[in-house]
Amino acid sequence: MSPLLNVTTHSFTDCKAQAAALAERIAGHLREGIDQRGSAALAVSGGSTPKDLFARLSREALDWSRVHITLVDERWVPDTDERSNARLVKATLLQNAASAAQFVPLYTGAESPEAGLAEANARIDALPHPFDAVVLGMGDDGHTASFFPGGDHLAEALDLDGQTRVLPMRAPGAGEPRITLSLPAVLDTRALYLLVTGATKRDVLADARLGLGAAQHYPVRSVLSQTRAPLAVYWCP
Ligand SMILES: O=C(O)[C@H](O)[C@@H](O)[C@H](O)[C@H](O)COP(=O)(O)O
Repeated sequence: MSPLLNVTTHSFTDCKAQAAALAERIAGHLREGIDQRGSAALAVSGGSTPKDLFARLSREALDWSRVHITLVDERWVPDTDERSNARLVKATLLQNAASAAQFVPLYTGAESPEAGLAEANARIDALPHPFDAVVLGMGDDGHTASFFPGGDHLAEALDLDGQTRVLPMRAPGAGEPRITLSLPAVLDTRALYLLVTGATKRDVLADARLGLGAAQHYPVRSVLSQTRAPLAVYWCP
């Protein structure tokens, strides 16, 4: 299959409608996971984009007590920190019906992501695999998950044959040290979504797909060009 045929794009004129549509899709995947194996697993990105999605998803009717929710990546800060993705998930997704879900954080409280790595890997290894759904975001620099341009473990994280599901990441544009699922871990899912908003990200994504100039090095290209998991892009202005 040609890599870009592996990507479908769903464009919305209204971001609330985008959030509602994707929440419905994800809820469907979680119900299927519960039906098929008794439990479901969802990995989500942090950042600011998924707030509306999380609010909608938290109200979906399903047996949330059978759902494990983890993060695609995390900033190495405690969940009391405003930069914490766990904090965002707790405040916006683990609410309403979804408050019964089991949250599996990547941050362990260790000194550094390197020191917490073994425990974070064990937590992710213990989840049901494949994930029922993974929701990625994207930065204006073409990063997704914590696959940052210039990241110290970028090549290892993007290695499709890599065996480690979780890796530390430090990069000039990342702010604090990070921990991230690897590309093979992200792609080990029954459904893969990339949630993007705004004209700038639309243009970054278009450049990444074409791979022209600097965009050739955008890490998000690794998700656009793979054939392991079909990718659905959800965009709104
Ligand atoms: O912790 C993080 O930073 C993320 O998980 C990251 O990959 C995010 O999805 C993008 O940076 C987009 O962030 P925004 O939604 O804030 O633009």
